[in-house]
Amino acid sequence: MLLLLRRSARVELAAMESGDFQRLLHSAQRGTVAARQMTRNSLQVLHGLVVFASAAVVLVTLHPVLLPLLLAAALPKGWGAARSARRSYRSTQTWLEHARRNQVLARLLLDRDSAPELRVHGAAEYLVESFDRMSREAAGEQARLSRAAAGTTALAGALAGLAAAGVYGLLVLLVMGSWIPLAAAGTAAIAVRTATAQLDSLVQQVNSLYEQALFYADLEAACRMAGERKVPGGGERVRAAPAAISLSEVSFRYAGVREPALDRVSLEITKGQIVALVGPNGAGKTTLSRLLCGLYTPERGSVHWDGRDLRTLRRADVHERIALVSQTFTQWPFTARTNVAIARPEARADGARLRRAAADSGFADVVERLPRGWETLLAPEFVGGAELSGGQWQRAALARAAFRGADILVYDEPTAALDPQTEIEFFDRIQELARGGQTVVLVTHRLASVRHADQIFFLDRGRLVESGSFAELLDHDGRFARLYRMQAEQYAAAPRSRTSAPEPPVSPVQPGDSAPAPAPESLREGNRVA
Ligand SMILES: Nc1ncnc2c1ncn2[C@@H]1O[C@H](COP(=O)(O)OP(=O)(O)OP(=O)(O)O)[C@@H](O)[C@H]1O
Repeated sequence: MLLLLRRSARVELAAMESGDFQRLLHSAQRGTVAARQMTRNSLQVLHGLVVFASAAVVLVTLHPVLLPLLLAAALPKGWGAARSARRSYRSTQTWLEHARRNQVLARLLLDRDSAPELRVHGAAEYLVESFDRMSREAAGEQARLSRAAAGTTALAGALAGLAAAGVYGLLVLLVMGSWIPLAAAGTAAIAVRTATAQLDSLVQQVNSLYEQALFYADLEAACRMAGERKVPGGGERVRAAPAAISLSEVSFRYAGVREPALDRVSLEITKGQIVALVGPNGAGKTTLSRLLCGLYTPERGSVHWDGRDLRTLRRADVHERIALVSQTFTQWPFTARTNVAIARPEARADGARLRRAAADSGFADVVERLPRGWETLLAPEFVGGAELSGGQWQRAALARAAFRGADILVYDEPTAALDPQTEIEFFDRIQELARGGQTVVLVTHRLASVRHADQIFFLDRGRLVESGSFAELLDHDGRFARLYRMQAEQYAAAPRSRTSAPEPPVSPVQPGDSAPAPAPESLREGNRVA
């Protein structure tokens, strides 16, 4: 298990995200249990074999012809057991996805995160019914397997019975033909009985052992595949922060998806810049940010750090230079301290670095209010665990990136849950970081917040469609400018009374304006409209 966990943690992200690998990992986890059971079963099989072999020796001593007959008696049961084991394994493999889905349904019903929506939307009944239907389908498959196993066992038993009758018949013939004395025949009969009685449990043990071996083979396959798809360990060393990161005609496609997530994108980012990636949902912003970090490898084109292809660089060195706040950042079920310090596990987590990271991200205020401060467990699913709000969790994620203190900071929607003041402080802070030489890559939908970016890249359907500074893009009056105006108007427009006459239209932001349009008089005078 340890090997599987270690290797899985090192596989390329694209492999980790693939359904096939996830499926194999699931099956491999059964393999880890099987590996433990195999040791116990092997001992029992060994014991059974010793008893069986002793009986066989007795029979060979009495008359050599008795041995093949005994083996003939053993064969049908062995065949039946192997057949049932194979059938059961195949069924488990076929039904694996079904079982995984059912586990997901059960988890959703028991999970605290999905609990509010389940209740308000009344979705629980739908999930329970789906779970029940799928459980019944699985039970049906179990019944089918049991019936098939019973048929195989009956057939194997009948064949074994015939073979045993043959052995006893032969014994009678041997006695009648005076090839062996009656006493020896009696001994042979006892030996045959002992051997066939042992055979039943031996067959059961071998059956389990065989099935366990098949799951164990999956464990080995998963470890092997994880080894094959692991992030390469070697490569050129990266000893300093890159002065320039460039993408040259980069295309990238997720496994099993026809449309490319990125299509021939070329751009350059220089050290100490704030770069914003903007564009509609699914445009490829997150994908692009991950390619910059070496988390994905381009299908075509290349990513260069200071002119060196990222593929040729030592990946651990590349990642060493990066701090990442993902859109779906992890809420680690650990203490507040570990939640921050996990970004750099080798660093001391009790000094100025921790306090600075917390202060820079607004997480210090959160920690102050926690019942046990930094030692509070942030996992309400455990006894004594505390829960944070969405924005407080986001501050924790920002504190992690600050604690890591890397040269390149990648923030994917970092302020979506922050209150306005914390958001403003965050954007002030990233300007400071850029002035200090850190490169900031910001993925965001808040177009007003990218006004201080040195470069803005506007993506749509995987293509880079516009780029420039904030002022340049407004001057250009293209997609970015239109979307920016739309957002700005949301702030500028006064809420309309349902009864009063319609408000006059709000004057749009002129190209080159760097602030949202001013609020109309009605708002500025505090007239909030009844
Ligand atoms: N792991 C994945 N496997 C398959 N397809 C993916 C995966 N991640 C993203 N995609 C697809 O790639 C495209 C680009 O996704 P990406 O997350 O880069 O967009 P985005 O611009 O960051 O979107 P958003 O603004 O909604 O966060 C989308 O069509 C998405 O469905």
